[in-house]
Amino acid sequence: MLEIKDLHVVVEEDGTEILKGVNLTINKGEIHAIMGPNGSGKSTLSKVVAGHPAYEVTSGDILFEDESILELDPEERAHLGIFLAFQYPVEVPGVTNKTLLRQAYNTIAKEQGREELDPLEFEDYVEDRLEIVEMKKEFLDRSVNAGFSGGEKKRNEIFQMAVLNPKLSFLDETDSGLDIDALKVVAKGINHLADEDKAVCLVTHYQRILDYIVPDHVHVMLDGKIVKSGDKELAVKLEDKGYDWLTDLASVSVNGESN
Ligand SMILES: Nc1ncnc2c1ncn2[C@@H]1O[C@H](COP(=O)(O)OP(=O)(O)OP(=O)(O)O)[C@@H](O)[C@H]1O
Repeated sequence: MLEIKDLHVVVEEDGTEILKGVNLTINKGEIHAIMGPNGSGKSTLSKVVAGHPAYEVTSGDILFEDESILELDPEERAHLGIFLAFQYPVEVPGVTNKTLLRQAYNTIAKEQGREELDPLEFEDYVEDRLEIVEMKKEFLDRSVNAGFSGGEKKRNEIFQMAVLNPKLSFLDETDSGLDIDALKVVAKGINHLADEDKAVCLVTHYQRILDYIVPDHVHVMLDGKIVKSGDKELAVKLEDKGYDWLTDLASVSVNGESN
C-alpha cells in the first residue's frame, strides 16, 4: 500500500535535513509502530506522507498503491484515502465537528465515486461511528476541538478517522495524554477500524498502547533514519533498555557496515 524509498527531506524554509534516507513498506492489513527519541523525525515522516508544505523532499519517493504521491497536495492525498491524526490537534472555533466532518466525508466520497450524504443521512451514519470511540453526541455540535481536553482532542482524531474510513492512517502520538480508560477506548476504536484492506501506522513513545493494539512491525527511528525493525518484542526491549544500544548500531550503519 505504502512504499517509502530512500526518502530525504529538508525543512523548506532553511534547508535543514530532517529525514536522511527513510525506507518503509506498509502492506494492506498491517499495523506498524514507529518509535524513537524526541526529535528523531517521526512526526516529520507522518507529515511528509500527508503532504505538509513546510517540508521538501530532496530525493527518494513515496508510493501509495504503486503511484508516486510526491506531486499531490494534501487534499489530493486525503482523497486517495491517506489520513493523519495530528500530535497536536488544531482548534477550529466557529466550525462544528459535524459541519467539518460532513464536508470532508462528502468531498472524499465524491472523489472516490461514492454517494454524498445529506445532513440527515450523515447524522445516521455518524451515530455508530460515535459509539466506536464512545463519544457523546454533543461533541458533534461543538466547534472542532475548541475547549476540548487533551484526551478529548485525541479521541476526536480517532472519531474523524472512523468517519472518513481512510485506507492508510498515520496516528501521531494518539496515545499521549490519554488516561488508561480513554487509551483502551481509543485502542479498541483503532483495532475496530483496522481491517484487512487498511493499514495503520502508530507513532508512539510508549509500549503501553501496544498492549492493546498489537503491531505487526515495530520500527525505531534515530536521527532521520529507521535503524532497526522488529516485532512487538522490540517495543518491549526499548521500554526496558531505551535507545542507547541502538545509537551504536546507527553509527555502525553510518560507517557502512551492517546493523
Ligand atoms: N518545520 C520545521 N522547522 C525547523 N525544524 C523542524 C521543523 N520540523 C521539524 N524540525 C526539526 O526536525 C527534528 C525532528 O522533528 P520531529 O517533530 O519529526 O521529531 P519527533 O521524532 O516526532 O519528535 P518527538 O518525539 O519529540 O515528537 C527536530 O529537531 C525538529 O526541531
